[in-house]
Amino acid sequence: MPVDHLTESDVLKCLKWDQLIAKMESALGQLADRTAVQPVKLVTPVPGKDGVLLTMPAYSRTNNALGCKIVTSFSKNKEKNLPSVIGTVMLLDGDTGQVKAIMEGNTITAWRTAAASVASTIHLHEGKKGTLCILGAGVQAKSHAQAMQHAFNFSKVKIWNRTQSKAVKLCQELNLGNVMCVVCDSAREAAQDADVICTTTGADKPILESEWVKNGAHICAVGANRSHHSEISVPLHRRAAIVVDSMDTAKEEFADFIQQGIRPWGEVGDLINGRKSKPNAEVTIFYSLGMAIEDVLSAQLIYENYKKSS
Ligand SMILES: NC(=O)c1ccc[n+]([C@@H]2O[C@H](COP(=O)([O-])OP(=O)(O)OC[C@H]3O[C@@H](n4cnc5c(N)ncnc54)[C@H](O)[C@@H]3O)[C@@H](O)[C@H]2O)c1
Ligand SMILES: O=C(O)[C@@H]1CCCCN1
Repeated sequence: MPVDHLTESDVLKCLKWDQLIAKMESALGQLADRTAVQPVKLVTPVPGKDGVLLTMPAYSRTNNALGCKIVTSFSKNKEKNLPSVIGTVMLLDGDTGQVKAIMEGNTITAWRTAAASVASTIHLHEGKKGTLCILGAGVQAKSHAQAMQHAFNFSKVKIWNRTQSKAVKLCQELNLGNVMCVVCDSAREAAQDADVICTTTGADKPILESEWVKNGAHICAVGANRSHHSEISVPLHRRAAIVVDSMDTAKEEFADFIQQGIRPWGEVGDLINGRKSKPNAEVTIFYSLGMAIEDVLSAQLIYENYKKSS
């Protein structure tokens, strides 16, 4: 069986936000109804390099989609002008296990994570989508701003980043037209009054405090610093209903918080599947731990679009 190799540009041509957001809703729903087969990701630390290798396999019974992402996260890569998260996705034949395609995975990771955050926002955030806050100005910050604007068309986007010049550059790149894009001097200024907040940094200490977040806000917590998630303060965790992509993964990757008595409310897929209704809380947090089934269903979608166009 010939193996197709899809470059970044091939992948980009085959991605459309509406299709991908619907696919991520399906992926999260399949996790919740346990039709997706997804072992918790295997974490291989790379000692002394501040790096980690993640192996992420999954199978969708619903879509007969089988695959695996291999992704690394090396926090010092920026010094070498390289992305900090580098991935490759392998799509396999669900009937035979043969390799169908190998795809550039950085773009898939950027897009599918943002699409999953949008899916969480559809199901967890009611009311007006006036102001979007993005904390961070890297790859995930950009894809989140793009996906959120595509889905909800916020009237104002506020961005804060540790290095302000990168936030300025991101505002320019987003090219939001009539929408106001404001670069903020502090995370506090960016978060105050925001309806939806996306935390997309590699911070190893909290960058978002409870007092800055208004009632009714929804937070998409995306940044994962190797083995732990630390962008959000403990009081904010305690105030919010924490909704995860996978409880099985949360037991491993959210363990530090669970030990402190902070328990996830449940999986966003149960809302998508209509098995539960929205939690009653001042603030909701979607904790995006990052799911292999998201990568595999994205890869299948991309491959179908690729085959149609070639
Ligand atoms: N949940 C998921 O599925 C998922 C998927 C991909 C990446 N991630 C995580 O999202 C985060 C961002 O990934 P990316 O690809 O956009 O990386 P990136 O390197 O492109 O961007 C990182 C951003 O974090 C900021 N930052 C780094 N350290 C910081 C600190 N100590 N305090 C404040 N800001 C800091 C940088 O200024 C930059 O804006 C990482 O933690 C990554 O592991 C999560
Ligand atoms: O789900 C993912 O793809 C990411 C990769 C980087 C670290 C966090 N999880």
